[in-house]
Amino acid sequence: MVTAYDAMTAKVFDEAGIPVLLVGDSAAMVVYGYDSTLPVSVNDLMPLTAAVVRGSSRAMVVADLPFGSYQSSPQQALETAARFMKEAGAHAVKLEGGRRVLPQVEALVSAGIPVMAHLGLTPQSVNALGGYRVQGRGQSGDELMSDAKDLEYAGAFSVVLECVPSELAERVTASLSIPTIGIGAGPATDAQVLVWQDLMGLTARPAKFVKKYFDLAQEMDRAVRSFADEVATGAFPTAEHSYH
Ligand SMILES: Nc1nc(=O)c2c([nH]1)NC[C@@H]1CN(c3ccc(C(=O)N[C@@H](CCC(=O)O)C(=O)O)cc3)CN21
Ligand SMILES: CC(C)C(=O)C(=O)O
Ligand SMILES: [Mg+2]
Repeated sequence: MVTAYDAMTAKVFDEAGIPVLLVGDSAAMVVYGYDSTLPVSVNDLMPLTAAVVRGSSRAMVVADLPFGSYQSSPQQALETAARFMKEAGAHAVKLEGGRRVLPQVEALVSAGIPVMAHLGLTPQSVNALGGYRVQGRGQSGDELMSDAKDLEYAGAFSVVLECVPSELAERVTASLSIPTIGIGAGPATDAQVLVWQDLMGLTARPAKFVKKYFDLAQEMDRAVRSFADEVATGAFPTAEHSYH
């Protein structure tokens, strides 16, 4: 799974055979420039989700439900998820949390909405967690395991495990029949997810779990400087890029 927030990026990943595209609430940070995921709203994410759906044809498009759009009640969760499915064309939704969101998961699943769960470092709770820290060390690992089992029982079709020790992710993966999708959770999960700007090298200070597969920031810097230089010197445009 890879994140996507626009049609052209979604098309590249879809055609490369990435099976699941996540329109993450990480858009708050990588698209909108906030310093956490908390400020982003349903109205901010809806057009990005619609663009990713239009840009892809094979991938499952998962819409991340933003902070405050599902926690109040199962009814609120259903209203929000229905908007992402009806107005943006999402195929599934993702929400953060364990036991405290089980009623929401059950309501969505009952309504025919596939639900991806998210445990471990749940960034919408960064203020309660005290920062972006590894979760599930020691006894809280057993709580995470029981949350994962409860989410599976409630009908979630998969679960993201973010920033947890590899050994815990391996135990959870072995204990569930639904797939686990890791980010900073080691090699034993069934799948992996990264934010695309992280794996492409656009993010200034990526987390330890990020592997940089490209240096997009450097390549873009080089290209835009060439454009500016050629405009300044008159080397661009020539007849080749002009109409007569
Ligand atoms: N660009 C981007 N990539 C992401 O993966 C991502 C976002 N944004 N925004 C939403 C959340 C926030 N995420 C984060 C942000 C920071 C760390 C981080 O700095 N982690 C520490 C771990 C410290 C410890 O050992 O406990 C690190 O140094 O990697 C982790 C996940 C993951 N998500
Ligand atoms: C990093 C993934 C799992 C996410 O929730 C997001 O991009 O918002
Ligand atoms: Mg998210």
